[in-house]
Amino acid sequence: MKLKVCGMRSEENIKGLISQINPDWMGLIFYAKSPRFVSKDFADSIKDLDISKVGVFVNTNLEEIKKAISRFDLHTIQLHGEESVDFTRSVKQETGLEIFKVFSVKENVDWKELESYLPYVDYFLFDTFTKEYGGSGKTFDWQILKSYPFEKPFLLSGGLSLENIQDIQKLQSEIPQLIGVDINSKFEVEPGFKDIDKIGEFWEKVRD
Ligand SMILES: O=C(O)c1ccccc1NCC(=O)[C@H](O)[C@H](O)COP(=O)(O)O
Repeated sequence: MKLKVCGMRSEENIKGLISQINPDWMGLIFYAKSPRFVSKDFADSIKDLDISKVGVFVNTNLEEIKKAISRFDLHTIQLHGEESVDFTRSVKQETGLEIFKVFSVKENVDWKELESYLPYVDYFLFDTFTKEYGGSGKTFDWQILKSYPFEKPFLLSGGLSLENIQDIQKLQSEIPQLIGVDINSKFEVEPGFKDIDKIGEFWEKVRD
């Protein structure tokens, strides 16, 4: 199982995360309406930290993404809005980076809609639908994922916490394409600042 810890914006907190947990990815939010938004001034303090940084973007343009890549030395681009297949293809082709395409789940997922994204995406990420786009702390009906029809690996997100570890483990045993978990607000002391010990407690049980 892989781990992404999302929505960080304190240098010390990120350093603590690296030394105690060393997750596979750490997410930075480039969406100005989020309470976890990172400004460009933050780049210098974390640019050279040894962790794969995921830039999380919501319906932005390629120019903004490219600026963030060079400022923050991003490893992965997470498209968290209603980005089209054409835009996703451009991001993949122009940046050459790893791509997470997010689908926000309400009651159902139309799997056909995801099909044309397959060539340009490294992982899908399923999160709970919210008008704020992410960081809601709410889960969706994970049973929907049992009909996931592709080989493409994906990450589970939305409201993951110490309280639903057993459900995560069950899903993990049932769906081999579920290769990672994405955690955020349920592990926060305040928006953007994580409780590293709590993440440790979670990861101890969820990792393979
Ligand atoms: O976290 C945010 O504030 C956010 C805002 C806008 C778009 C995406 C955002 N987060 C992206 C993530 O990948 C979160 O980890 C994901 O939404 C799950 O968050 P949570 O339900 O709090 O675990």
